[in-house]
This record gives sequence, C-alpha cells and structure tokens, in this order.
Amino acid sequence: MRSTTLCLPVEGRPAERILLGMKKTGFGRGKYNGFGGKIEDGETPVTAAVRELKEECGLIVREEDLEDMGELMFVFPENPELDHDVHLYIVRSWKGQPKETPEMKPEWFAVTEIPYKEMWADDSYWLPAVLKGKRVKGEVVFSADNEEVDAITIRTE
Ligand SMILES: Nc1nc2c([nH]c(=O)n2[C@H]2C[C@H](O)[C@@H](COP(=O)(O)OP(=O)(O)OP(=O)(O)O)O2)c(=O)[nH]1
Repeated sequence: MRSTTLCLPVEGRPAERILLGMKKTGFGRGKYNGFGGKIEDGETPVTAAVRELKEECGLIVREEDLEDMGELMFVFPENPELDHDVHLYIVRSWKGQPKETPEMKPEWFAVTEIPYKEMWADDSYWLPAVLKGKRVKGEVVFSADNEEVDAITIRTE
C-alpha cells in the first residue's frame, strides 16, 4: 500500500486563510486540494511533504515548520490498488510566493469559503477540525465510483 502526504499552508492561528491548489493532472485532477503526493523510497513523510510542497506550488518550508495533523486511510473496495494513507500537515511559515506549476494552480481561500463541492468528498468531515488545530486519525471508505464516501470514521485528538 502506498503512503502519501498532504500539506496545507494556512495563515493565522486560528486559521483565517488556506492555500489550496486546483489539481491539473493525475489522481484527483479537477479538484481543489492541499499539496502532496507519494512518499518515495528513502523519504520520510516529512521530507516527502517538504519536497512535494515545493514541486507543486513553489513554497519552501523547513521540516520543523510542518505541524503534524494526523493520518487518514483511504480505502477503495472496488479498486484496492488505489488504497493509500495520507500524512497531514499544516504549515504557517515558508519562503517564496505560491506559483502555478504543471501540477497545481494555487489559490487562497478564506476558511469560511472553502470550496468543499470541488474537493474530495471526505474533506468536509475532517478539514474543519484540522483547521481548528485538532489532529485527526481515521478511515474513509469510498463507494464503487471511487468518489462518494460510503463510510467514514474520524477521531480527533
Ligand atoms: N484532501 C484530500 N486529499 C486526498 C484525498 N485522497 C488523496 O489521495 N489525497 C491526496 C493525498 C496526496 O497528496 C494526493 C495523491 O497522491 P498521488 O501521489 O497519488 O498524487 P499525484 O498524482 O500528484 O502523484 P505524485 O507524482 O505527486 O506523487 O492526493 C482525499 O480524499 N482528500
């Protein structure tokens, strides 16, 4: 099973604005999301998160600036080869300006105006808690279309 990262740049504590990217290619194309991807051989979740954030939107962060917000497991019963987990991070400090890359077009949103309808269906269950500073652990089971959520269990810490 593969492991991935997802990094959410935010401004403010509590969070006031979040940087999301419109994914232009690959898994999740056409959805707004945070920035991340597969953890490569030899990487830790943190080193992968730093690399993916830079690759996908140009922001440069130090490992110590990543706030560990927990872990989610995504299960696709109809396509088990898609099963994966994601390590979630918030980052509030970085160098550089967000820029469009071949993978993502970044855009700032007020936390009151997050475009959940254009995001993965599970995000509205856990992202509000993460933005309030809670760590989450859980599992999301997708239905046969690999889009809708069939079952979801989220624990907050
Ligand atoms: N917000 C949110 N993000 C998700 C969900 N499912 C899911 O894979 N992601 C994130 C985790 C990863 O950051 C990304 C998928 O990673 P990936 O490695 O398959 O994507 P990729 O095509 O960009 O591949 P890569 O070359 O960058 O590694 O999408 C979800 O349900 N909600």
